[in-house]
Amino acid sequence: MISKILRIKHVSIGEGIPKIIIPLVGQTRDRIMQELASALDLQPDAIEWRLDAFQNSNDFAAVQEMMALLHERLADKLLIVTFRSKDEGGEKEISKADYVALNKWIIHTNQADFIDVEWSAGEKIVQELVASAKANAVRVIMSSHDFNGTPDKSELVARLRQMQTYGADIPKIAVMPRCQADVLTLLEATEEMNRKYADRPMITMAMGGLGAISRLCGEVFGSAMTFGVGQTASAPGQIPVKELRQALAVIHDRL
Ligand SMILES: O=C1C[C@@](O)(C(=O)O)C[C@@H](O)[C@@H]1O
Repeated sequence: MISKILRIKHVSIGEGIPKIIIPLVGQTRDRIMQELASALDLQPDAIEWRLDAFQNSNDFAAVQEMMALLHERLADKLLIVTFRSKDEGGEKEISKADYVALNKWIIHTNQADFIDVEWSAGEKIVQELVASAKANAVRVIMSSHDFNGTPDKSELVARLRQMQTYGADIPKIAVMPRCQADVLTLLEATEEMNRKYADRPMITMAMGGLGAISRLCGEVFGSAMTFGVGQTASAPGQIPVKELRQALAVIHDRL
């Protein structure tokens, strides 16, 4: 049985206060390093490098150089590397073949703690990347984004369960709520998944202003990590890290 707590370096994901991830969305090396410096001042648990925002994301040598720089500066913080495709809210289009090649390159640098693999890439690609990551001791956050709405609770739970079946270390779902009830749907799916099926940590959120509450209450319903803003948000509804940390503590202290 896989534990619901995932321990990597000194971080216990799935235990206590949800862990804070700060995304880096700069286009250039200098901008990314500047974002990193101010992000580290905020003492997150993890950094997400949004590789799709990097202007040289198709140049493997440049990507490798960035990985080495990030790795060196991060010390004990976890590094998540994400190429978010255009369809799921990212900056760039990418072919399936390039998506696989780029993620395998990241895996082989041996400097990422996690890669993000999009569930929508389909079973074959997802399983290929999971196998490659596992063989190299890299973990997989498997993600799914609905920028246009919120699927039913049963669909959300089914997706999270399928991600577990596909070997995700951390299943993740982000939806766009159109009304308050959609936020409740996301939270209900999280609660049901956590209570009935989850055998590992997961991450869920409703995006946008309506969904911001879902970025705060993960410890109550079962979302183990939350994305907060360092210098620039990577998705709508993210909360600046200082406020986020305070709100997480308010909830934690009462549980
Ligand atoms: O998948 C996610 C979640 C996210 O979309 C959010 O809504 O916080 C932000 C992205 O950077 C990250 O890759």
